[in-house]
Amino acid sequence: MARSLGRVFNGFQRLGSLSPMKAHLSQPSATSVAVRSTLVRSMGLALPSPFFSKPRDFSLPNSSWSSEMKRLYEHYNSQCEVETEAGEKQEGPWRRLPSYNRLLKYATGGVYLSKIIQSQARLFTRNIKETGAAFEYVLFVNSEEKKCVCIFQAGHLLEGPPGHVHGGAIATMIDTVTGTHATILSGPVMTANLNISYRSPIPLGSTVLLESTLDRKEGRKTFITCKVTSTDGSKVHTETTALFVSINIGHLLLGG
Ligand SMILES: CCCCCCCCCCCCCCCC(=O)SCCNC(=O)CCNC(=O)[C@H](O)C(C)(C)COP(=O)(O)OP(=O)(O)OC[C@H]1O[C@@H](n2cnc3c(N)ncnc32)[C@H](O)[C@@H]1OP(=O)(O)O
Repeated sequence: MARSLGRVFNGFQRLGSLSPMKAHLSQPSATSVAVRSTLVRSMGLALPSPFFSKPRDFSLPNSSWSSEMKRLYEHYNSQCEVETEAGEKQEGPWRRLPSYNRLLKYATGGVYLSKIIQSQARLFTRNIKETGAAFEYVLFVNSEEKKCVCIFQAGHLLEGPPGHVHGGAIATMIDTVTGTHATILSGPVMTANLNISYRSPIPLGSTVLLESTLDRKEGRKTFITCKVTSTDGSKVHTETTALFVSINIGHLLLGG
């Protein structure tokens, strides 16, 4: 159990720093297969091993994505790796975050822990098999600017007011994006407060942008703001302030 907890904690920590991850991987003495798989999966790379089935990365384009969703994906994805004047490839300002439906099993490598806690648990936003029906989204993070953007396409199962997206589904996405961003900035956190102003409805099927920005950190508290807009930025759908409180991961295991 203690080892599993360690893996989870490592997974959270490594989200925040890609370069140390790579250094870690290149050291031959660098620990067990399980830890290596944690690192590799956190980085979104394939692990050539017969012992792991390859999990689906939900953040990759699929046939349900609109042309606007694909265009924005390409826009940010093309800035994940840039070419220097000498023609060498290097990390760009943005990084795509892979996304799996079993957080403990795939993102942290905590295979055993995920069985102990809830073998049937699935990430809320990634548990509908039909592509395009509900939450289609991809997140990119910019560590330098302490920003995170999410391109979100809302499917027909997310209806609230006729023809428009349910406010709870919008809140879910805001919590997901700001919560992921806060985790990258501060390690394990829980949402303490979400304050959402709904300014204009989001049509079902449309693609919108969520932009999450670090406001400030105070001790265990991470304050984040988030705006949901149309993809050209001309229409504001929601404005949010969010507070995340850092927790010891044992807080979750002991039932809060
Ligand atoms: C490799 C891994 C990848 C992971 C990458 C992520 C990918 C995965 C994607 C999924 C992402 C989904 C993200 C969802 C995130 C949730 O949805 S979390 C679920 C919803 N939230 C909850 O259930 C939280 C329930 N509440 C609690 O458990 C506890 O109240 C809390 C929030 C942990 C705080 O409790 P506590 O640790 O005892 O802290 P406490 O001493 O009370 O307060 C600490 C400070 O915060 C302040 N505070 C606490 N609560 C509040 C409040 N509500 N309002 C204002 N101030 C507050 C206190 O006043 C205090 O301030 P200071 O005195 O220090 O100035």
